Amino acid sequence: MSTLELDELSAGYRRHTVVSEMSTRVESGGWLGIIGPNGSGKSTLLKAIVGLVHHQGGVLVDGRALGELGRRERARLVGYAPQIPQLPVGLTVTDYVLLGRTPHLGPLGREGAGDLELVSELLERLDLTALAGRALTTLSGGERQRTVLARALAQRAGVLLLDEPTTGLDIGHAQALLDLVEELRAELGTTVVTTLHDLTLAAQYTERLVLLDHGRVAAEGTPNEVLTTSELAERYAARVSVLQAPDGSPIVAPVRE
Ligand SMILES: Nc1ncnc2c1ncn2[C@@H]1O[C@H](COP(=O)(O)OP(=O)(O)OP(=O)(O)O)[C@@H](O)[C@H]1O
Repeated sequence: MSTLELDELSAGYRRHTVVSEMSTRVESGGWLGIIGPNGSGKSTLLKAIVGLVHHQGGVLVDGRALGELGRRERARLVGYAPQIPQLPVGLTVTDYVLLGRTPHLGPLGREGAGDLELVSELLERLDLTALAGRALTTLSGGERQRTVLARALAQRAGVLLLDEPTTGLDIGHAQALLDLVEELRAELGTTVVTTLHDLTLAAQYTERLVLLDHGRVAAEGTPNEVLTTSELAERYAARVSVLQAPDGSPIVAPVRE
């Protein structure tokens, strides 16, 4: 159970500021979706939260500034699955997902039965059991994506940052993955932040959306408040109709001219 607070967070590369003075708060067990057009700063924002890019302003988990904590402690608090991960050569799927347990291991660094059990359960849930012994280099794009997410989930951090977790996944695997994240949220109170390009999925799973445009918050609120035809036309230069699903959540449908 952890709250995440961003206090006037700015981030960028060399002298190029990409995210400007963003402030928001995600309550314990909340799910915030970050949306916005290509290049609007979504990935940079997540990287700034985990300290991978130069940034200014505050990132607080349960009121503690992440920048003041050691690497191991930070990894226990915040899990991160990047959009384009660097995968180590020579590891199997199981070995790689077990790396997610590293921040929790004792001084000898040996995994226990509980760690192996958790990894095996995650592989099962993400439809990876048949690939458990396969080398990472032999996986398809979607299999690789699910493996990277399994590692982030194995970390069992209070805050989970997922950068485009459904990219490259078919609709069934995308739903299974988001359902699993939703279960972690319900069972463990995990606080989730995801960037997502699929706005309909974003509306179905997240509680609140932040729409970034050129690194600034252009809109923030519930999916119904943010996903309006006019906002999407303005920010994405897109022709869309916003329909309504039976549960009341918005469905963003592209419209051909
Ligand atoms: N390592 C880098 N060095 C310099 N500029 C970068 C770097 N990484 C990203 N950028 C720039 O920062 C801006 C924001 O990129 P970012 O990846 O955060 O956008 P995004 O919203 O996640 O985009 P997408 O939807 O295309 O994934 C872009 O203009 C991009 O070119």
